[in-house]
This record gives sequence, structure tokens and C-alpha cells, in this order.
Amino acid sequence: MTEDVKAKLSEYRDSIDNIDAALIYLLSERFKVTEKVGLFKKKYDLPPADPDREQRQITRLRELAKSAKLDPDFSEQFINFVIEEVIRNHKKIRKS
Ligand SMILES: C=C(O[C@@H]1C=C(C(=O)O)C=C[C@H]1O)C(=O)O
Repeated sequence: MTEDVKAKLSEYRDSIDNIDAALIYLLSERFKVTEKVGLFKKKYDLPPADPDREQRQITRLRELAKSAKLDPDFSEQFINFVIEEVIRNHKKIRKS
């Protein structure tokens, strides 16, 4: 690898590292809110999962992904992965 190639790759990776950090902070904020929702649902005896809400989120995010030139299938998989974890947490909160 030439020094130029190394420098360019390092520049791209610095940018990736910043984006990854932003994603972690954003996810952390999202999980802070969903924890509040979990406590709220426990208090008012609401079910941990809401499939209708999830379907609306998926539809919305698939549209957003298309306009952002991101693969809508990837976006759907990603949000399903996150929601799955949220529901797991809500079930734990409900039992606590
Ligand atoms: C956060 C909620 O609970 C669950 C988790 C969701 C999410 O992470 O976006 C969406 C719907 C629910 O299945 C909610 O009902 O709003």
C-alpha cells in the first residue's frame, strides 16, 4: 500500500468511526425512551409488543430508506432487530 492509499483509507475510516459513534449514541437515546415506554406499559398493563405500530414503522422506514438510497430490505431487517430487543426488554420490565 502506498502512503497515499494508506492516508485515503485512514480518512475514510475516521469518517466511518465518527458515524459509528453517532449510531451508538442515537441507539442509546432510543433505548432510553423505549425503557420509559416499557415502564409505562407495565403501569397501564399494556402488551410489550404492538404489531400494528411496528407495521406502520416498517412501511415508513422502507419509504425513507428508498429516498435515502438505502436498501429497504436492510432497513426493515435492522428495525426488526432493534424492535425485537425492545420487546425482550419490555417483557423483562413487565416481570420485574
Ligand atoms: C416502543 C414500543 O414497544 C414496542 C417496540 C417498538 C419500537 O421499538 O419501536 C414498537 C412497537 C412495540 O412493539 C411501542 O409500543 O411504541
